[in-house]
Amino acid sequence: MPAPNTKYHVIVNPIAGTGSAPTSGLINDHVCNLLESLGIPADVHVTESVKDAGRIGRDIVLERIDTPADGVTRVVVGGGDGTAHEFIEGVLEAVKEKGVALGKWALVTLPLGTANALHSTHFPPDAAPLPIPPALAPALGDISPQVHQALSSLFLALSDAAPRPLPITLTSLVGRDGTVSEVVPDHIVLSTSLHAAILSDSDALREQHPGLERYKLAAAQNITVFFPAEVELVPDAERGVRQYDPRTKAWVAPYTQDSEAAGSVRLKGPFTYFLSTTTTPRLEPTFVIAPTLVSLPRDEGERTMDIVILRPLRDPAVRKAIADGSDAGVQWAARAKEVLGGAYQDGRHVGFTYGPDGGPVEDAGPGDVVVETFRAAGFVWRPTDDTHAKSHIVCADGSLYDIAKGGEARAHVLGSEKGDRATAESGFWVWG
Ligand SMILES: Nc1ncnc2c1ncn2[C@@H]1O[C@H](COP(=O)(O)OP(=O)(O)OP(=O)(O)O)[C@@H](O)[C@H]1O
Repeated sequence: MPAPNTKYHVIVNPIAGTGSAPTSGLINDHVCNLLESLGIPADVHVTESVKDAGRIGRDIVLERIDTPADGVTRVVVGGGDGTAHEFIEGVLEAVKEKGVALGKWALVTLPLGTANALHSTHFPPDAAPLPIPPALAPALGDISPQVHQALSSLFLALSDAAPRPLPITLTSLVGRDGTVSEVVPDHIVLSTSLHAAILSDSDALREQHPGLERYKLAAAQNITVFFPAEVELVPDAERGVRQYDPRTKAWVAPYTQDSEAAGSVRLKGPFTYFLSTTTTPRLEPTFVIAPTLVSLPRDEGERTMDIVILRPLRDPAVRKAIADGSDAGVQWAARAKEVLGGAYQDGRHVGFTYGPDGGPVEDAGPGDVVVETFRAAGFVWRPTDDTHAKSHIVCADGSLYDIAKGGEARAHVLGSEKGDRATAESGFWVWG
């Protein structure tokens, strides 16, 4: 049990998800009640507007100059992934602004949002419920399975389980002249190409198509698009850049790169899919895009990301379509559906290899690998055609950003660069 004087900050986004937080009783009847019964003080902060979780994060940094006894700032994030994202962004901005040390932040997820990707990664809705710690049972009373699932991260925190690292990726948007216009943090997913373009187009379609069909429409608009760019994968200081080998189901030295310099791996475009993540193998409960995060766990303290890439010109059927003068985008669309369909089969796509003569893909056959899956400390995404607007879009945890013409996006896991001044004891952790 944490020491009784260990304060918790409880952030509540009242409009997240269905907007039911204020009336559901989850905060007052369960979270606050539980903390109070254990003699743990809580500061409840309710967000009042868009981005207000960032303001709360900043305020906590300022207040924290009075550091908690064990150096850990504990925060219950009551909201969805957007609330957690804004909060982390606010903390990092304040730390930079004030020139103070980041320190150690340990988060409890309280899934009041819509997708709640972070919470459901750790507590999938269909998984067996965590046993309720005996010391908490009297204060909890009878709770429904939904409340039980929602409180699971808090149960771990209050039973003194060790939180797991929550690696943050920082993306610098760099202009043609090398100046950085913005540094964007994310804790779930960072993408360009198809994933970013779908989110961008579906935002534009929201008014006409408020329902989920707008994602399908946006996918159809982008599945044939080739995104002109070049990529550099940045090596981890100890481990370099590694690539997944479907035949041995292990990380090996990169084997599909166009060139390599000082450990950096270069890939020429065009690309159709490019997505990195440090925390979640799945974007939806059944869409497992980065299964290696789970099947090949990182070492303790390792600051790397898994990157999933599709490059259409690696497909023999696409090369043939180009040689024949037929529509390569249409040819690719069929392949993309086949490959991404594998993600719905528990992440099978990372094992696909091209079949003979451009036919259907095979599982770990003798042909070339279809999906290029890497583990690296970061990457540089450099669009190579200024007139191709969609290749300039970057999506960080669902928020969209534009790379300036002639510019690039440089992403790295916080703590992997010396300039981060991170120590093994600084950064974000989460109970899950
Ligand atoms: N009081 C408020 N009024 C209006 N908007 C708010 C308020 N508080 C927070 N917000 C905004 O609510 C938005 C949604 O929050 P969040 O992303 O956590 O929920 P969600 O979209 O339902 O869940 P998820 O991201 O998990 O799908 C955020 O963009 C945030 O800026």
